[in-house]
Amino acid sequence: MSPSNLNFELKGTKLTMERPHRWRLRHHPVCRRGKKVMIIILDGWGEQIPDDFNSINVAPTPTMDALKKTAPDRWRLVRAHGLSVGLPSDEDMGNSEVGHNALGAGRIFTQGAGLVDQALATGKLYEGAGFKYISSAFAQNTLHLMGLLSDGGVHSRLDQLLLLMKGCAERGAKRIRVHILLDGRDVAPGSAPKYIDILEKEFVDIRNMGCDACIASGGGRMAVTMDRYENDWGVVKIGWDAQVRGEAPHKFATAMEALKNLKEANPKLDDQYFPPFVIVGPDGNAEGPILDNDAVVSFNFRADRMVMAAKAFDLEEFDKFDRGVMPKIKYAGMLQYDADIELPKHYLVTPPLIEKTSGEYLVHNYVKSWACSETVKFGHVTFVWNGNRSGMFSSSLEKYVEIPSNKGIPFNDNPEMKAIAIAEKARDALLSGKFDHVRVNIANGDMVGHTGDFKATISACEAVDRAVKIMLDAVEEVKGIFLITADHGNAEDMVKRNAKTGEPILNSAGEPEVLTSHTCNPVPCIIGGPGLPKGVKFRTDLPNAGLANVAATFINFHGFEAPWDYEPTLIEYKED
Ligand SMILES: O=C(O)[C@@H](CO)OP(=O)(O)O
Ligand SMILES: [Mn+2]
Ligand SMILES: [Mn+2]
Repeated sequence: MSPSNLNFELKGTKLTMERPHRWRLRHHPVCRRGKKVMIIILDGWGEQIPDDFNSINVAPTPTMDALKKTAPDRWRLVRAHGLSVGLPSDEDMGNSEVGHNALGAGRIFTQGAGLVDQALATGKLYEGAGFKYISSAFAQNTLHLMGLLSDGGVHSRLDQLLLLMKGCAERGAKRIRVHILLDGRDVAPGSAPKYIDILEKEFVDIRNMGCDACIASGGGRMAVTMDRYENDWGVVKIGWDAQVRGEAPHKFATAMEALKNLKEANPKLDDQYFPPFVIVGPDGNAEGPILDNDAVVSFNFRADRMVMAAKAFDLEEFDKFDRGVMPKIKYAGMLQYDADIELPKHYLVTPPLIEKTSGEYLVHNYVKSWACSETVKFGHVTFVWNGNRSGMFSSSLEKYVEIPSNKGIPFNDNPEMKAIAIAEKARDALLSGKFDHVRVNIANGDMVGHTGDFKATISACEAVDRAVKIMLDAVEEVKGIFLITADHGNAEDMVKRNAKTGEPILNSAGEPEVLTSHTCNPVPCIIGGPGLPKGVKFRTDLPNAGLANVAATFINFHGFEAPWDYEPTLIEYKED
């Protein structure tokens, strides 16, 4: 990241001066103001060897294939994972939050995962006001920890949960109840028992420290609690009933028993879709309903899928579902999930402060923007794009359009999702002449890729390609410029691979093991359109460029030099 201050020396003394900040951007020497610019984010669309397990390769994608032929001048790859997007290491796959943050902000910020790691390693987490708030319940009441149980590193991490549990027990927690959400989306389907086993083993140590600890409830992340962008409050409600009231249709003595029985009853059940269950003691009573004066921490660091639950736990006024008798709890998030609305009021780790994003610059420079996606990705291209900021910068210069996602249909049953509807709306927005900047997220590659259903993901990719064609035709018509990229990989790889050979790993039945997660692959970045000045092409001196380099690039397309502290633009100008 570029330094935010000017450092200099005066008579041997080191001084730091804050750079004056200006919103007005300088004019670009080559790209003229006033061009219509279309930004297309293909969610979960990475680049990977074109074999039979790459659904993008198998799907008919004539539009995207034709664009690839413009490499290297107008088609290149950019990094979308690990350090390039502010994650702790290059072993970390990309995800929508860090990807859209980087795309919208044009800089790389240390993200929630790394901030929590640091706060735990330094012990700062235990010194903050958030921890003081929850720890006042430790001596007399129960501490509830609720969140995603895996080491996927997208929303949460198991090692952080274990450290937090231990840290709380060391600091006086007498009773801990963990409300687990099964993953199978950022990690292998069917891997939930592995994580439960690790957690149960940790409980032994915790109990030896004089703290009574066990799992209290559970369920799959897509069915219980972790809905987002208000797609389905029913998902949060069934989580609430299990976690707070100790009520669920399924009751078991242990989480392992829950998994075994529910899987036997429905062998096709994936971890992500497990129904809610409650753990009960020998007397049949729930092990850990949430009661008056208890402390509750949601240990996910990522915001989007915890905002709705945080509202239910934190807000006094709440009308999204009937919470029943609301216990008087002390609730904190691992992070604050929405700083603008101070949700939640208490949190253990301060989130990254992502300011001066491209959206705000465009508004200050009178560029009119229009952004759209369907519900399941709507916040990605608005809230996350704007640095996790609710609302718009200017209601007169911006318009955000949400297309309702299908409800109650598995994504693999309708792999087209709303791709064509989004594309048509974007086309109309561009042709209306009212907007200079039209930005969309097309969700299919990611949402269908996560189901692990190969055939459906192929259809998803085909739909994405058709949607791209509709939008590019509109760019052609208005003589505009387009930039297509993705936030991370997913659909391009549907199998687990041997890290050395790249060959698919086979399961005991001799079939390739399904990969439902994102990947560490780079993603394409493609520019073009009749409005792109002749001689503008990708520069070749940034081989390791990543998503954070994209904002400077499209700011250029709008006719401006990028802000001085943004990652460098991907383009250069060469006369033929
Ligand atoms: O569905 C999600 O929450 C994540 C995967 O955990 O996907 P994405 O980052 O693409 O939103
Ligand atoms: Mn994504
Ligand atoms: Mn995803």
